[in-house]
Amino acid sequence: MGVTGKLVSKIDIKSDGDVFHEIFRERPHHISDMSPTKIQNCDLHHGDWGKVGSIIYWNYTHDGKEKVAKEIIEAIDEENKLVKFKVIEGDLMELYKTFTLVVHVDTNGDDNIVTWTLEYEKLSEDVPDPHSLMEFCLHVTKDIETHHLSS
Ligand SMILES: CC[C@@H](C)C[C@@H](CC)C(C)C
Repeated sequence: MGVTGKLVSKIDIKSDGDVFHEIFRERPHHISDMSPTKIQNCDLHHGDWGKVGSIIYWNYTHDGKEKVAKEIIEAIDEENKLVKFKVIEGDLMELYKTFTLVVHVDTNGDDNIVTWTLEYEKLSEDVPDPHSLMEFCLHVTKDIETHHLSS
């Protein structure tokens, strides 16, 4: 069935890769300062920031509409600069049965490659693949980079 899918996109950032990873691991609530038109808020609903099993709640604006996403931090790999978010509630759950986002940073010298992996199972075959959400993640990535290059 064509209902499961996976999108992978890589993007180069000039700002510090360790800092970028640490933001998504420890302080996603700071992203609203860096990308205010896309991310309005990120609250901690359960557990502690930066811990697997903690639950965070995003208010974000995508495709011109205000949306929410409740996510559980499913995996953290500090060594490999990886964080995995599993969406458990919110607008995405109206279209997808399951939805996870993995943000991974590869640092090679001055190069920092951010890889976004979106894995999902659609609720029906006519649900589109989340290309515009992938664009959203890439734009948030660039906003975070810009914030660090200008500060
Ligand atoms: C579910 C869409 C947004 C809220 C995902 C966030 C990363 C998990 C956003 C900061 C790209």
